[in-house]
Amino acid sequence: MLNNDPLLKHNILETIIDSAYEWIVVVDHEGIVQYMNKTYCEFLGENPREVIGKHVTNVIENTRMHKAVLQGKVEIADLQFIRGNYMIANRIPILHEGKVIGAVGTVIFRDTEQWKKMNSHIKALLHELDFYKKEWHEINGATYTLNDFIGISREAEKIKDRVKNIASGDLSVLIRGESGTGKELLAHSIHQLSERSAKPFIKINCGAVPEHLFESELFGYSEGAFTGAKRGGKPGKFQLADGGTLFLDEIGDLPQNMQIKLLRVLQEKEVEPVGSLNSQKVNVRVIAATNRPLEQLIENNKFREDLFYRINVLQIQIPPLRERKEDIWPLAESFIRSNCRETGKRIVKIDDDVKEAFLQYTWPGNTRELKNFVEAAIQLTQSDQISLDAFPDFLREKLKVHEAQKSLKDYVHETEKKVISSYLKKMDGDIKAVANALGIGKTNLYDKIKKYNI
Ligand SMILES: Nc1ncnc2c1ncn2[C@@H]1O[C@H](COP(=O)(O)OP(=O)(O)OP(=O)(O)O)[C@@H](O)[C@H]1O
Repeated sequence: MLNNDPLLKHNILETIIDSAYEWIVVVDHEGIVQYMNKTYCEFLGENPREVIGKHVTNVIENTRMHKAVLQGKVEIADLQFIRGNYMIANRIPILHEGKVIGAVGTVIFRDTEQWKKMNSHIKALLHELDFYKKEWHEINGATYTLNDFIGISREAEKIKDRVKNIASGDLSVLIRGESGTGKELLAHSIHQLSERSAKPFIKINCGAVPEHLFESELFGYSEGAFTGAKRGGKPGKFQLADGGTLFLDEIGDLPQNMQIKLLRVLQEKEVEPVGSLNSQKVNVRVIAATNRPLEQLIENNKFREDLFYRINVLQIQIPPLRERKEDIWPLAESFIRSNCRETGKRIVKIDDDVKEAFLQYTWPGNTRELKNFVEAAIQLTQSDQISLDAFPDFLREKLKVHEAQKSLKDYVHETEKKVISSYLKKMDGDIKAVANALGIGKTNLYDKIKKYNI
């Protein structure tokens, strides 16, 4: 027979909760963790004593517990992605004298075969859904919007303003920039902001289509145009993009005999499918992109000047990432957030030497390379922290090699950053005092703080 000792009762209750089938968390009215059972802590790699007092969003990823408290509504069987697995979460507000004073969350997940099967079934379904979404976008749409274009540098802000200014209307746009700078992302954004957004966005990579297929890819073909042609013919990218936007990626790689044909279509606004005697009217806005020096190609007679003028009505130039270093951190942080969301990992800290190495590196592959670096580090890190050790050897080498190749400008920037940081610390963040001490204006100081991400 159990006696009435409160400590004994408490211990019994704790044993029951700790061995419960479900994982349990209790938060107060502000979303602060009051209790989390042992098995849940173990799964999250947290210490049961240390989680108490933390805000629940700092402990459990994708949690809605704090919202359950605010809304005071019971949420049952919600699918939640935690640490690479789909869990089933219930959230129940705790009421006291008619007021919500907190919430209990339970998560069902055990390493049973049954759950594994269900989990992989859901994953498979979601992958399938993803696949079809991508297919649909490839056929019919633009995936990115201007909100996806991350950047705080003056150059990035200018680009966003320019996109907003030129998106409406039908004028051709030429987007220029090194590989991986976001040309395609901007092409999508222009389409999304234009009056054509409900119509198709069709892409063709001029560098990837074999020369002999180009004409039929762009303009389609009619039945019987050649051996192996499909019955009823096939529409080309121009016809598919009718009413919408055609994105001609890597336009500098367009074969010369196609350049003249493309020019004619752009002038006459009609296409003639291969093997057909009739031309078809098309209403298409063209956005072209290239990382090649078109002016030089024109000089060398590799690119037609008249086509250049036709596509270069409006131009957007994206500077390489190394020339807008302020964008490196916001971009890296955004990639970390989205990758953690996808993989269920939780990264809470990035070492200063990683940040420094990122700022020093010259990013020849631009934002695409940065994204790949970050994803590799998240994948390989064993903890919730990214240190230089988290990078694969070849990437670490790259980062270090460039450290040794710093230019004078890099050293000047580095020194400026160090001096400003130390003055800000010494003077408790008093901008006016720091600006006076360093003999520069306040605006100038603000600019530098932003630039160096201090
Ligand atoms: N400013 C940005 N904000 C967020 N993501 C970006 C940005 N710039 C580029 N990216 C990402 O970097 C990757 C490469 O971008 P994108 O394909 O648009 O570059 P690109 O200039 O068209 O490259 P390429 O010339 O090699 O075709 C994509 O994953 C894209 O989402």
